[in-house]
Amino acid sequence: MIFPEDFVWGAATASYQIEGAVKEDGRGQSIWDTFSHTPGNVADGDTGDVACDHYHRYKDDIGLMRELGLAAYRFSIAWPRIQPDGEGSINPRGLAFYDKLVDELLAAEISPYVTLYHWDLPQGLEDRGGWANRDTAYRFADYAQAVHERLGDRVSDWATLNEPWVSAFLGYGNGVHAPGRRDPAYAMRSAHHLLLGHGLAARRLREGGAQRIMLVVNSAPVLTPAQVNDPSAVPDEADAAVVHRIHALLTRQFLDPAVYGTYPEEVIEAAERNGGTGHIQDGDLALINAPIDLVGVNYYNPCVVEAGPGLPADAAWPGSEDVKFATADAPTTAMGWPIVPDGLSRLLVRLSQDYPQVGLMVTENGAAFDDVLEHGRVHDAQRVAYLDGHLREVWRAIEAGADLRGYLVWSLLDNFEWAEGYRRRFGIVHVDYGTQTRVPKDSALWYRGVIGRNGL
Ligand SMILES: OC[C@H]1NNC[C@@H](O)[C@@H]1O
Ligand SMILES: [Ca+2]
Repeated sequence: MIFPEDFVWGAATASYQIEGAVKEDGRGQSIWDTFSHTPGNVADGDTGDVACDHYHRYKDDIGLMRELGLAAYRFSIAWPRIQPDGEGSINPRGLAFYDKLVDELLAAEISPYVTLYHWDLPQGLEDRGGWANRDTAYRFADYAQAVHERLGDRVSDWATLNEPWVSAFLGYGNGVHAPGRRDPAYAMRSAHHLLLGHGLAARRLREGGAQRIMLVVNSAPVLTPAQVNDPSAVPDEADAAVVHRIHALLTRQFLDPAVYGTYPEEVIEAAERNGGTGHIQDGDLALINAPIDLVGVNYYNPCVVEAGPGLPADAAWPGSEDVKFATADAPTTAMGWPIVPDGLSRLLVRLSQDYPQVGLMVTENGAAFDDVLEHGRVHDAQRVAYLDGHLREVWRAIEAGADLRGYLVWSLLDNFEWAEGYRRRFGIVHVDYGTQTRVPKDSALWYRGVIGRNGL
């Protein structure tokens, strides 16, 4: 399986998960500093205080990327390094770090893919309502513009948000992520304001000459248990209804406004039952519908549902009290997520049909397994099998006509896996957090071969 000539092979990370140095060079506090330092929120009491110490080790890490032959590296910028309180004057030392990072990547002939928001909201903005406060969308646009003004001469690929669904519904819905709010109405408002921030920022970036702009979403094919292993299975009416609704809440809630300037009726209905739609102002959807070039797709596993008793009302899914989240008949990763590779091709083909105006890029795909470092090696055969299986499905989606631009593995390094802390390892490179030693796992060596052959 050989991929298209210009297919982009890379890896992805995020600022709070790898940088550490949380008080260095004027960085302000983020909601994840607050959340991780609040006992009970993160496994083993882990925080991002040190993480992979990438802030100090970025040159060596880029050397690793070059050895693996990566063409692209997706990273996120910590807003609190740029504006410690989320607004106002720019912190020059914070911006200088990313300026050097970009130059180092270009020197290594690696294309920088910048994510502007990967969850580390400045605490000062959260103190003023966070994403539930409409003003935050405008603060985000100001921040995006300031970053683009500095880096836009060297960075061509810009993602506004990473996974707004997670920010809104795990941050403000069921509270398992920062800022740990449990309020479905807040979650619905936050989703809308995140989208508004996306649209406002995308316009500023385009005005500044940005070449490629994308919105990155966590997405999945929504399937009944029977459909997981039998694509021809026909759900009954009740199951079909919840499949349709969850697909609308998980994926269309974000891509329909961004690409078409419309909300699915299921989102409006969920809002009406959770705090109302007063936050949706006339003209908002037109602002959100800023022209974008790509949709970034983060895929890990299908979303398996059937009609039945749903989650408690304060869960992450307002408007889905009658939806039972089911298990799939499939092996699982260390996260307990089902391994269903063809879910990726089913998703990519569906998205290419629903949103033909934009290109697609797999901006995250990967797996956590309980790796063992022995004799200086990590024989992570399960991760190789996971990646191989999913890359075959990316190839099939391309064959089926999807406009797939590239694949970025999650993640380059083992890192801070949010509420799971450091106990879950997604890296193709092992990190010993005690010594900060990096060891490429077998999956990294395998991935280097895939890149070299441009295929499997
Ligand atoms: O859970 C694995 C990844 N999922 N997408 C967002 C990333 O920050 C996570 O580490
Ligand atoms: Ca999303």
